[in-house]
Amino acid sequence: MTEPTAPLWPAPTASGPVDATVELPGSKSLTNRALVLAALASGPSRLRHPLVARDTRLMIEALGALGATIEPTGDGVRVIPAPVAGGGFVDCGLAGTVMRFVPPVAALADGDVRFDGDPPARRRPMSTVLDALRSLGATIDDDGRGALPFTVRGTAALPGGAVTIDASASSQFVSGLLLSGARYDKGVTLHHDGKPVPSLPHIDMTVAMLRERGVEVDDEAPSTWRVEPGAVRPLDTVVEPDLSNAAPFLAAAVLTGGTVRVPRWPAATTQPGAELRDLLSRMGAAVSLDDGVLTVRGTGEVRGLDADLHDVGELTPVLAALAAVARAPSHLRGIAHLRGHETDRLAALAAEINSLGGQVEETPDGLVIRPVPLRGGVFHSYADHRMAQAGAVLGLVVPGVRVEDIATTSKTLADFPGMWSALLGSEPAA
Ligand SMILES: O=C(O)C1=C[C@@H](OP(=O)(O)O)[C@@H](O)[C@H](O)C1
Ligand SMILES: C=C(OP(=O)(O)O)C(=O)O
Repeated sequence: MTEPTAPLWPAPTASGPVDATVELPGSKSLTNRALVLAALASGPSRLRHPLVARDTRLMIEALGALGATIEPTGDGVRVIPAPVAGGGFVDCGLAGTVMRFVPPVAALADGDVRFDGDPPARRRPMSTVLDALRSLGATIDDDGRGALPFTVRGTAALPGGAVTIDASASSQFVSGLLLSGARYDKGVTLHHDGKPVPSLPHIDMTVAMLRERGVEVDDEAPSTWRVEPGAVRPLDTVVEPDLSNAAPFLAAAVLTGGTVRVPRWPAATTQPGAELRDLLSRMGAAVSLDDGVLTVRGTGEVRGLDADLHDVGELTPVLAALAAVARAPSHLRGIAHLRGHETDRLAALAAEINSLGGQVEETPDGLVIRPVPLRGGVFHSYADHRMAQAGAVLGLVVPGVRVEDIATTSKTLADFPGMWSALLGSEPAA
């Protein structure tokens, strides 16, 4: 990419150690699963402290197009389910959770449901979901590429049953089919055959949320998940803060030798962001969790990191930014599947850090990052919220970084620039 296509945001440089408490909104992954399950449930549900950002708005609109009523309450939303309705259109934006979780719901609709998304969404892997739904009894029309756009031709019920898929490109293929599986006539038995499935904590999250709602799930056998047919119980639930979105703020503490506190950090969770505690301490931070508040203190030293991020791939962009300004080289491994995320994140990180003078090398399944002095310049976002966050992190210590399209962070945070300014104790950049 050569020319920026969106406004440039001058990333603020830290004038000293940050010292801040950052209240994070709800988790994208928990919110969108809770919305889907509420729309499929046998009665009204409530979500308290859900994420309100582009991905969750798209999910609310999608489920609304399929007949559910989702109304605001004081602290979140109330979801009133209805028989899944055909005739609608689902805009997936660039949300993996919408494009992989909603088609299995639409397979239950009493008519056609059309799906499309942002131009880059048409490049994200989808054929596994479409083929699996077909072998479970659905009819889906696409243009032969096995990607967005497509139309699910619902007939008000789906036989379901057993299906084998290759979910090595995304755990969301598994999660999507499991979330709707209890509503299929025979439930669903999903077997994975292929290279290891990434982001397993996200599948554990799906299984745990199904069980919380009374759905019987058997995940004892390796690479196999069985969801029994039955009702999904409604639930009144509080959404945990988004721990993956804590990454840039905690990284700021590490980089500036400052302190960042995140309240409501869960003691136990299926969110992969929980791994930040271990990963950041391996990079030199002092990390503690007391009375539900996570505190990360930078010690002035940023160590290199040799880590397999297969389970926690969405943390990669921010960790790569930290690694680029660490004291020693890093090797981030096990993340080939990031090439199918919002953009090819391995290529994008290498290109953008290198355009600031860095030395990042792509490997087939990761990145080798050698820290060298960086200079200012344009950091492209590729419509990827976490690329934009990575640019902001680098800008803390590299003067003159300008992040293209910082607004793309609204995918999972309503006001990242405002939160970043508050972190640094400054006014938002124009
Ligand atoms: O199910 C989910 O909520 C997610 C699963 C992961 O996807 P992949 O398995 O495609 O990495 C993760 O990266 C994404 O941000 C959210
Ligand atoms: C991969 C990500 O998103 P999505 O849910 O769109 O797959 C992400 O948020 O890092």
